Amino acid sequence: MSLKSINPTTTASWELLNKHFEAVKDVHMSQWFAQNNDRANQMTIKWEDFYIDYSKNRITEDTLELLLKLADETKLKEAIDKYFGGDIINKTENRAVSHTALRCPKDKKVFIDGVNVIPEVFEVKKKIKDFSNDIISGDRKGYTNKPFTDIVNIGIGGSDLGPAMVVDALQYYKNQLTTHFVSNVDGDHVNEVIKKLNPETTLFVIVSKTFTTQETLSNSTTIKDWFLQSASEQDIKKHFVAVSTNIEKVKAFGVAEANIFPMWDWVGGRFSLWSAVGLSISLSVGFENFDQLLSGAHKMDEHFKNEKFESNIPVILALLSIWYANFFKCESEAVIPYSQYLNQFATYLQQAIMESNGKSVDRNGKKVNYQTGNIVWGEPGTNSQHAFFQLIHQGTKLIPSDFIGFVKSLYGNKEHQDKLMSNFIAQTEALLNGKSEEEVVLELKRQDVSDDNIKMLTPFKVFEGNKPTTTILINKLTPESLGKLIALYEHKIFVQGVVWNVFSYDQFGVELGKQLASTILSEINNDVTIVKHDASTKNILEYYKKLT
Ligand SMILES: O=P(O)(O)OC[C@H]1O[C@](O)(CO)[C@@H](O)[C@@H]1O
Repeated sequence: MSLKSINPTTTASWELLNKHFEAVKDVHMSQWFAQNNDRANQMTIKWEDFYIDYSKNRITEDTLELLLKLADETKLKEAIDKYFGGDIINKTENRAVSHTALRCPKDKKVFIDGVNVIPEVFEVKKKIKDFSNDIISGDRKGYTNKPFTDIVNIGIGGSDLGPAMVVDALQYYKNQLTTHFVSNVDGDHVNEVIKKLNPETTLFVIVSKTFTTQETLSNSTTIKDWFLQSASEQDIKKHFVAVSTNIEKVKAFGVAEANIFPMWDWVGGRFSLWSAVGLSISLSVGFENFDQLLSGAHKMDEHFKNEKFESNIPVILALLSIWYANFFKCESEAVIPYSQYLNQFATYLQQAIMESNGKSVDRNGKKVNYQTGNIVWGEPGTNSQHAFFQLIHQGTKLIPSDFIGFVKSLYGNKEHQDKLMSNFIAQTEALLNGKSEEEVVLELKRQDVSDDNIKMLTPFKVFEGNKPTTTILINKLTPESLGKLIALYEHKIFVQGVVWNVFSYDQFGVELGKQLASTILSEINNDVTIVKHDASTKNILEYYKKLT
């Protein structure tokens, strides 16, 4: 595999960043605001309905300049052109990475292996549209001739997390259909869902790019067996559809060929919600809203592809993340959406980010000698303020946090929205400025606290501040703005992978556990005698077998 790729730590900018880090690492951000009253404006990007203020980060203009130099030295522009150009950038799987083609307008051309794929993308989109309309309108009915009431998406990983997050996020826009998600092979999970279903009015969407995933095949079989307790084999074609690249295996399962929505190997699972993997989204909110989601993502694609790096949102966010991961040595970063609609957003990002950049071998096959990947986590505000903000404010960890908020609520309750957003704004202010010893003493004195208690309490009530945040403020949560937001993070992941010189689009790390599980399952089923395990695994396996 002849690859010419660059170890970031060998670049001039990396060396300069190391020196620069020593000079700025202990400076309190508030000093930079005091020295430059235009800092906030200079470090804010206004793009369409997005307002991105990254001034509350531990950076100066020099930091930014060096990070942008790093982007240039690691050939980011060339990489972006290959990404959008349909080049085989997923080298280890010999595939293009072209989920962006799924949201292109019809008149665009994207060539993969010499073929313009846009026509077939639009063929599948039409199939999604027609099918969604038939189900939502009640024109397409179940085996007892009743309209459908429930949709069940059966899938896991990228065949679940994206659709589940978007369906939840866009529930304001949903129609009369109720959408359920079955993912884990945990039998109690699928049974809890089945309990809610009427086989006569439920549509099952089996989503599996490979159609070999144990969880999805197990759940689909369990659900099909349950369905056939009330219906007959020929009714399957009314109630089961599938999304996959593996047409033969889908047909073997019993899904009618006309009910198969194809997808492509140049769409990675964790980036596939824009394909027919997003069928449950289209069923839940209607095809028009699904198409708006794609259109928003396309707008972010164009921004990312064409905007100069110093005002390019995914580039700036990615470079900030590298600054914290590789120079401040931050162990994780948080994503805090101030909207309950986005309560699955961090969970969705965990696969997108950690399955992409959780790699320790570079694109030359050499072990890396620097940090890669981000541990990302988070929950909506204001709940997170009552959960883990103590640690972010006064703990020993430095946790760069993205605060995502919306100016307008969807139901228009201004009183609630003002309270929500006052917290959104106040938290980043508190994390920046903290509370000094003087301020604490003054406050305690005002509360008539005794001098002894003031002396005792003060150390516990001081907030250092200097905790970095990026504010992402969006006018309103709509299918389009959600599409922009998701694409923003997809491209952030891409930029990080390029700078870290890793392959972001394979996921070999998920295979070993699956292989060992299949061996242990055979041992549990006594198909084979227990093979050699370490003592711990052997004990656990024998203990389990004894009790089942
Ligand atoms: O869609 P499939 O092929 O069932 O795969 C499900 C998921 O399993 C993985 O291959 C491993 O987690 C993901 O990349 C993928 O999204």
